[in-house]
Amino acid sequence: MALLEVKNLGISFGGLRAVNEFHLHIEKGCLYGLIGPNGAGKTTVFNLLTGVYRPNEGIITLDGEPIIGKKTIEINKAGIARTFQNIRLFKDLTVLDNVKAGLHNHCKYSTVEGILRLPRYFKVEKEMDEKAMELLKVFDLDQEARTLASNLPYGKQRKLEITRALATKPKLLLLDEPAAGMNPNETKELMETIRFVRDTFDMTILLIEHDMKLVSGICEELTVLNFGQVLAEGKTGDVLNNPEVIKAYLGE
Ligand SMILES: Nc1ncnc2c1ncn2[C@@H]1O[C@H](COP(=O)(O)OP(=O)(O)OP(=O)(O)O)[C@@H](O)[C@H]1O
Repeated sequence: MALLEVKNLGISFGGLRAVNEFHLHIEKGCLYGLIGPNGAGKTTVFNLLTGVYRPNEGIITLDGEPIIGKKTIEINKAGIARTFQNIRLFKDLTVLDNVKAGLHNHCKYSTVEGILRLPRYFKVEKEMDEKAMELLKVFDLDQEARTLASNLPYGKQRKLEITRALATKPKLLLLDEPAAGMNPNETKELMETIRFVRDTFDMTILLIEHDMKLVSGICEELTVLNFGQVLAEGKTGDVLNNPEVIKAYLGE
């Protein structure tokens, strides 16, 4: 069974049909790419998958469970986490607290226990500190745990955003243009990080990206979106050699 199954998804904004008859089938553990020209509807697809937008029609199931109609927070709890095109960290919080914010989705003390600072609050907070530090160590960010997120270099901010998303324990990780604004060295390191995340956490990853080196280097399968519709899909090599794809996108 596919981890993510999307059928006949569509949404209009006024007269603009942003996504039309869109489908996607992603197996567990796959590193999958969603590519297409500017304005093709890629981020809109992410917003539909994460409950930011409600589609006009279509079906989305995660691990067999329908998720349309759920709130963003519920979809995150069901197992979808994302990062953003423009990094959205809590810039005035420390690196550690950013990761703890991700862990809070599975927080095991009540609001009352938190406000009254009951013993359970301290116990759970300590556990979260330890878990966050473990994750930061995996990503070689533990030395910067007390640094403000805004003071990290750009490449590490991207890494921290991925770490925070993983803290929510997703089944599916969505990365929206992770290489945007990166220099070639940072992009190379990012590719290793993405592969590492997939292998270490047995993660399924769907990423939007314009950097074709990254796409051809790490994605096993691709869907090409054009004017909100699927133009091509399949194994990365086949899709990138498809004449229609070259004409509509790569040949630009
Ligand atoms: N909330 C909205 N209201 C109106 N139009 C929207 C909204 N969100 C997206 N659109 C429009 O839908 C279309 C698809 O936009 P989207 O951001 O999904 O494209 P994209 O493929 O992610 O582009 P890019 O590669 O430039 O990020 C665009 O024409 C955009 O202006």
